[in-house]
Amino acid sequence: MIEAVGLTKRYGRTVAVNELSFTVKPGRVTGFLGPNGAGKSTTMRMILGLDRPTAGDVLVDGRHYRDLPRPLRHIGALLDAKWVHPNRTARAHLRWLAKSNNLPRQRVDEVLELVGLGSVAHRNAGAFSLGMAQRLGIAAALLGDPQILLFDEPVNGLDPEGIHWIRQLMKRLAAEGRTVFVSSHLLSEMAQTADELVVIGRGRLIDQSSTARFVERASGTAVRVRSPQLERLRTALASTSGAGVRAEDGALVVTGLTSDQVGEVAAAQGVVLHELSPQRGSLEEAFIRMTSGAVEYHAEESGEHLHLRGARGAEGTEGTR
Ligand SMILES: Nc1ncnc2c1ncn2[C@@H]1O[C@H](COP(=O)(O)OP(=O)(O)OP(=O)(O)O)[C@@H](O)[C@H]1O
Repeated sequence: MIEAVGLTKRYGRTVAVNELSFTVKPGRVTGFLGPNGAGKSTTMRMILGLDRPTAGDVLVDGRHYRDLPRPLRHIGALLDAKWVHPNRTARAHLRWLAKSNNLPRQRVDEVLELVGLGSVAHRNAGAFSLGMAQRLGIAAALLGDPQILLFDEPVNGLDPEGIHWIRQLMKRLAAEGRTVFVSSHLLSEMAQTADELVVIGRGRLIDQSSTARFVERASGTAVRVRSPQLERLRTALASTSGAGVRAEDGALVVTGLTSDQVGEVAAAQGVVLHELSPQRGSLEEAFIRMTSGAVEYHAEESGEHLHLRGARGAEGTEGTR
């Protein structure tokens, strides 16, 4: 379990994370979603004790990361896949990590097999492709067999096979009862992987809920209905309080009512239905709707120039890293 309470991080005048509170529970994949610069990496670094919060707190299984005796046994993380000594072999890199956390040497070969790097374990990690480096980073995260796993943009730069592999791995880890917290800007990816979402924008919490509820709340649901007595149905629906009705391709699209309610209105009027189908918005739509206004920089077409509008008022400049 990860618990953040009022977590805040300022870099000079930049507020990277702003009074963020959320909980990441075991047994499910929790997606950490937000536009570029929203503060996802900063939050993950604070969870791992790599950055000190300016205010607030974040605990891992009720403790600060720095108080965990052998941290890799509690929490494993993939933050930057290229964080390896370039002249070390994959095996040597993992052995060094294992030693620093008092982990058994044989665990190194186990995790190398687990991530599919067994046959290249003797090769220098510096020469690895991005996909191989991601796998090595995941092997390092799994080394201590931790109950909590953090992955920062794990599918970045991966081919479809690699993406599929990581997706299955995360689901398996969650099914084993582990806490899996994964950031991504690939919304469709999250829709397929995450059970729960923590959504942030400009360092602030926008929403924490199940993926399905987030989409439903953010995009709203509509019900498509077809009938040979369309006009009669339209009149009945339009007079139902809270309903919005519009015609579309010989059908009606109803908002503000569930499909059960639409069916009941039709039955009460003795109207025959040929279709009654709930329409669900995509996660992309929901995300854009929920985070609009929280996007740090908007690309805008202006004449022939594409320029960046800084939400903090600084045109075209990005915060100093
Ligand atoms: N070390 C730093 N010094 C100054 N500003 C920083 C530093 N690290 C991050 N920031 C700023 O804090 C904000 C949040 O950055 P962060 O990298 O956490 O966002 P993110 O959600 O991970 O973004 P992305 O998806 O682009 O990686 C940004 O405005 C960034 O420029």
